[in-house]
Amino acid sequence: MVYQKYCEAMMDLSFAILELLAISLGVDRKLYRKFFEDGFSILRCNLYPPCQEPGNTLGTGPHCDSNSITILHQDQIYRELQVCNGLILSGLLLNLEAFHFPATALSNGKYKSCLHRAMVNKHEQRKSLAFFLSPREDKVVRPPQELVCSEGKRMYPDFTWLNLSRFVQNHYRADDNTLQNFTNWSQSVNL
Ligand SMILES: O=C(O)CCC(=O)C(=O)O
Ligand SMILES: [Fe+2]
Repeated sequence: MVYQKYCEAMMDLSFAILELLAISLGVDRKLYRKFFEDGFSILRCNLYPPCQEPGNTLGTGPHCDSNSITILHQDQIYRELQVCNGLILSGLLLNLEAFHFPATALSNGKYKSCLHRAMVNKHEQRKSLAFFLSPREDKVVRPPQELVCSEGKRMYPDFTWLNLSRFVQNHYRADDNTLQNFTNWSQSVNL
């Protein structure tokens, strides 16, 4: 019950963020919201135990999330998350890295996925709760025409979330080059 309520609240927050992103890009404000409405989301709890030699390891290595919006709820230990370019609001990280890959493509490259990693510390365990919003697997990711016109060209070809997530799982750890590598790979295998 608590789980369900939490997910509903995260969905509502995601949709509000999607509307703001649409407004910022000058496209129909409901456009992205509609795109994700029948999608699925994942809630993951990360646990980082204390580590005797924190300088020799990482809690989570540098990566970009491969879904669309991540809302990260952290416990009181904030300093371990290192983000290149995200927005932190008192313990909630809106990882607009987070306007991740499908979203990078949906915005025709205007919003970029950001790299982040989690460190560990010697004394305390740390927990975080990550909510990942993703589109339905077979939805075709394609930017609205007005963004293509304003950029003058398509940055990425059409793809489905299923193909992108398979690529990330099987071929390549997600980082800021993933979408370009996925594009090259999908063209080489004629997806
Ligand atoms: O625990 C954190 O601070 C980061 C977790 C994270 O990046 C992830 O779950 O993708
Ligand atoms: Fe992440």
